[in-house]
Amino acid sequence: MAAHNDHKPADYRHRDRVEIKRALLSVSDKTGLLELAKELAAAGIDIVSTGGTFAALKDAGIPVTEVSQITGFPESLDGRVKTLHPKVHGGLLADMRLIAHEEQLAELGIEAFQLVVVNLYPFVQTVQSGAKGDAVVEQIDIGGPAMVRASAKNHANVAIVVDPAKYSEIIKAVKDGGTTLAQRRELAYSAFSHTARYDSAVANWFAAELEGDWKRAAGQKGDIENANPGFPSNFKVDSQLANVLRYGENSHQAAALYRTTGENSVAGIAQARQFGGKEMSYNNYVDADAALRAAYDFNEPAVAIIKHANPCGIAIGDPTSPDVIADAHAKAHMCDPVSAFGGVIATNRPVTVTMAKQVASIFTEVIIAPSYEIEALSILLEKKNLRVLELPANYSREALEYKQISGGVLVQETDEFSQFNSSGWKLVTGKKADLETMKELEFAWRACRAVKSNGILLAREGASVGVGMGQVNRVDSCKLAVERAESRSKGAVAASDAFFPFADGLQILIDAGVRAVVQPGGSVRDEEVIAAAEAAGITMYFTGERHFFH
Ligand SMILES: NC(=O)c1ncn([C@@H]2O[C@H](COP(=O)(O)O)[C@@H](O)[C@H]2O)c1NC=O
Repeated sequence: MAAHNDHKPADYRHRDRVEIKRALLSVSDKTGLLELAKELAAAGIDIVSTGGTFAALKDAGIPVTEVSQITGFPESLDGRVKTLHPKVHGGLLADMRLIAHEEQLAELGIEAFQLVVVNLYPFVQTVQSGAKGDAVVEQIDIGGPAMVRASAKNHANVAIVVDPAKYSEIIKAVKDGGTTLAQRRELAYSAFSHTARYDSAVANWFAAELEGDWKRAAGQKGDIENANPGFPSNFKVDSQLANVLRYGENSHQAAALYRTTGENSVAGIAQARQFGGKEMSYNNYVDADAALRAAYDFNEPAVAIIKHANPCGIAIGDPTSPDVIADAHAKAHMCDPVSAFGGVIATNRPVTVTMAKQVASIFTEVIIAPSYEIEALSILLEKKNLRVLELPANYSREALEYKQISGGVLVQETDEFSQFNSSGWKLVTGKKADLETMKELEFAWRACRAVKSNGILLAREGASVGVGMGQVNRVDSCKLAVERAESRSKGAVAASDAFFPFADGLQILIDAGVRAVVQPGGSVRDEEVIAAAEAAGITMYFTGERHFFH
C-alpha cells in the first residue's frame, strides 16, 4: 500500500454527482436533526451516529447504527474518543475517484461515507456562560473538527454539513440523486471557515487566560506599573469575506471587504445596508467610516462631509431651526462647497425630506445615516450614482484599533474624549468664555478630532468655517485654515488637535481675527504661546488631552 500520494492525474476518475448511500451524523446542536434523518432513512441511506445523536435518532424510531459498533471500540474517556478511529476516518478520507483507494477500503473492511453532518461542542457559548478552567477545556471539540476537516478535504467524494440551515439543501440533493461537486466545494469552504473560527475562539480564550496569569504574576511582584494593560499575548481577528470590490485605493489594486465576526465584533460601516447607487468602493468605505466617526462625535444632530478621509465641513444643527438636521447639512456644506463636490456625507440623525433635497442638488458619492424619512429616501434614490446607506441599529466602534505595518500590527485603544465638554479645561489666558463662546469652543474641539494631524479647525455658530489638515507643520495648517475661512476667520473660535510648539502658528490665527482658542497645551514653550494670546487679548483654554489622528 502506498504511504503517500504518487497518483498521476490520469488515475483520477471524474466524479460530479455523488449518490449518498451512507451518512455519519454527530451533532451537539440537534436542531433539525430528526427531520433530516427521517428523510435520509426514507431514501434508504445507512446512518451511523455517536452516542447522544444515536440515542436521539433511536428514540425517534429512525434506523441507526452506533459508531462503536463500526469501530469495535467503546466511546471512552468521557467522550474524548468516539470517532477517532481508522474505520471512521478511512471512510471519510478514501478518495473513491482512485481505484487503489477503493481496493484498499475493501481490503481493510471499511465502508465509505458520502455525507457527514457534524456540529461542534458549544465552546463559545460555554465561555460566554461564565464557565472556567476544565469546564471550558472539556468543550474543546477534537473528534468533530477532525471529521469536518477530513470530509472537507475529501469533498471530491464527501459532502460535509456543519450548519442546520443547510439540511434542506441536502434533503433536496438526496431527492435529486446526490450532491454535485460544486455543492460539495461550497460546503467544504464553509466547513474550513467554521473550524478556523472555532480554533480562533479557542486560541483567544487561551490568550485571555495567559494574560490573566501574566497580570497576576506582575501584581505579585508589585510590578503593576509594568503590567501589560490587557493586551493578549497573541490575537486573531476573525473575519469573513463579504464582498470583492471593483478595485482598491487605485484601479490596479485588487481589493475586498471582510466583515469581522466572533465575540468582539461590532456593527459598523461594514454592516451598513445599501439602498441604492453604485457599488461601494474601497475609498468610499474609508471615507464613510471617517464621516461616521466625525458625525457621531456629537450628541447634537450633526453632519460631517468627508473627502480623502478629511472633513470639508462639520456642523451641528440650530435647535431652533424648523429642520435641525437639514440646517446642520447646509452649514457643513457652506464650510467648503468646492471640496464638498463628490464628498461622503454622514449624519447621526434620520435624513429628512429637506436635507434629502439639499443633498440631491449636490454631487455626492455616499450618504450614510441611521435612517431616512420615506420620501427622503425616494428623493435620494432618484440619484442613480449616489450610494445610499443605512447604519445598523446597534452601530458602534471597536474598543481597539489595528494598523498594519510591515512585519507586524500596531494595536491601540480607540481614541475617546475624556474632555468631551469643557468642565475639565483650564483657562490659561484671557476672559472666561461666556456660555455661547464656550459652546463654540466645545464644538470646535470635537470637530477638530476628525481632522488629520496637524489639524486646525476654525468654527462659528456650530459649524466649521476653515480647516487646515494633514500638514507637516502647524504653521501651514493655521495658514490653510485661515485661507479657507476667508472673512469668516474674524470673530471665529479655533481648535488645535495638539499643542502649538511655537507662538508662530497661533499668531496667524490671531492676525486673522480669531477670538478664542482651545488646545491641549503641554509644549515646553507654552509660556511663549500663552504670552502671544495674552498680548492679543484673546481667550485660551488648555484641555490637557491631545487628539492626533493619522
Ligand atoms: N472525540 C471524538 O471522537 C468525537 N467525535 C465526535 N465528537 C463530537 O461529539 C458531538 C456529538 O456527540 P453526541 O452524538 O454524543 O451528542 C459532536 O459535537 C461531535 O463534534 C467528538 N467529541 C470530541 O472531541
